[in-house]
Amino acid sequence: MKLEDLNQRFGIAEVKFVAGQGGLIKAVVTSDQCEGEIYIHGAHVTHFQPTNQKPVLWMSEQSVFEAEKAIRGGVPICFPWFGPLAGHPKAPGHGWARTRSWDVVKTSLREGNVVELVMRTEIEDFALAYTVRFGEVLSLELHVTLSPQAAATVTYEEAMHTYLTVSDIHSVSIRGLEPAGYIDKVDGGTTKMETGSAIRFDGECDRVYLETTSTTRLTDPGMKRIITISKSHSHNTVVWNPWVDKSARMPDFGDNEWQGMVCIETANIGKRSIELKPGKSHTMTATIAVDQLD
Ligand SMILES: O=P(O)(O)OC[C@H]1O[C@@H](O)[C@H](O)[C@@H](O)[C@@H]1O
Repeated sequence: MKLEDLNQRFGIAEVKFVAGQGGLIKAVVTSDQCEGEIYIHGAHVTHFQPTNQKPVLWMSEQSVFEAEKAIRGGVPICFPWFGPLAGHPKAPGHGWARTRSWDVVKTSLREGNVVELVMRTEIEDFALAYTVRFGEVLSLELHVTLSPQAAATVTYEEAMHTYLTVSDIHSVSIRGLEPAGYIDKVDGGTTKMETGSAIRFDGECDRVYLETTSTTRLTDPGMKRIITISKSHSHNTVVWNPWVDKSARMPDFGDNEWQGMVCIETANIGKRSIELKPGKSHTMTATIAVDQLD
């Protein structure tokens, strides 16, 4: 849909559609609670800033904004697989959802001045509805339905791959995942156990935490804040920072940008992939809140 049509059908006082970077269309949200942005490309939230706080989501200055490419930063949606697709080296990493144009279904102002946007798309036999609520907190809800016409049960992986801004990766810590087993992708995919009281960073980190439904808290003394991610119907949390070498290998990631970000991803992957029968649905949610440290 064209920009004018989007504004005519879905523009409200708090939501305006504009041409964003690379000419891709984004919705700009402004309310007394927060500022936010979501691109139609990938239904990709690229900005969330509660009033009187600093931006919560990290964006790479090197991000590419092109129809075939994924935006680097914000909240990419990974679906229907996570990471590389086993046995298909040419398939795009993290699936199709983050590189396709989604349809806007609804914009509304809800109770408490929370701005809600709903977007949808179809991928293979799945219908995806993504509801994003911009308020004092950011709430993300991915609702997946397998078509009643599908021939059989289908399995998928999913993640809301949240990139968070931090003052300095060396000084932040994450609590809430211990004790949990995790797959250490930096150490050849071996399974380990988190035993410390908090996760801290001193090198590349790429971990899939297993059997964890708990809330995670990212403490950032430099920014004097705690970011809390609570979730539902998600059994994995992925923690990722590419550090020096991997950043250098990624063309859309600045060489030193790894110091100012970390990903805490709400997911269902691997053994926790979701299996849907025809006509059935599954909803995964994540809520991101910010509290000031005194
Ligand atoms: O470069 P991409 O496809 O956006 O992926 C970024 C990272 O995403 C993380 O979720 C994965 O665990 C990492 O292995 C991966 O490198």
